[in-house]
Amino acid sequence: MNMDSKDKHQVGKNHHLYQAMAHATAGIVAMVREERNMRFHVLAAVVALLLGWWFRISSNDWLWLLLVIFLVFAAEFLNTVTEAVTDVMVNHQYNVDVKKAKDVAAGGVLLAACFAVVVGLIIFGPHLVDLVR
Ligand SMILES: Nc1ncnc2c1ncn2[C@@H]1O[C@H](COP(=O)(O)OP(=O)(O)OP(=O)(O)O)[C@@H](O)[C@H]1O
Repeated sequence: MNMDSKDKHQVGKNHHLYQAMAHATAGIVAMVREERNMRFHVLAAVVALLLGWWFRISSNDWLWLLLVIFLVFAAEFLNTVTEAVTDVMVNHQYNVDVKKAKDVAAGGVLLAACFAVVVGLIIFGPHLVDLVR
């Protein structure tokens, strides 16, 4: 992951809240810019949010929807961290432990995405059935 910022040579701790926020924001921007899967998750989240608005879902449903959206995002962020750290550790050479770490991280994203699909079906399924009736 290439996270250019004006502090790109910084290796120590952040000194101000502003600096910490700037680096955290750079991380989010880099995820969306550089990770194709993340862009897909964002698109899916936007579609789900628009459907929620269109079908006027309940507060309880909004909570579930927001929970699964952020769960998938968090899993994808951890997946990218795992890839970046392990790639540096083995300098892109084949390594069985790196394979396990990457496969497990990817499995976490898959599980979160499956959970999101199930929640989406429970929330939107009845609305979509009503729509086609
Ligand atoms: N250094 C490595 N050593 C062993 N196996 C590796 C290594 N790098 C990648 N792999 C294998 O290749 C798979 C895909 O690798 P990686 O996650 O880096 O690529 P990717 O397809 O770009 O992932 P994503 O789409 O999540 O960004 C891993 O799940 C793992 O099985």
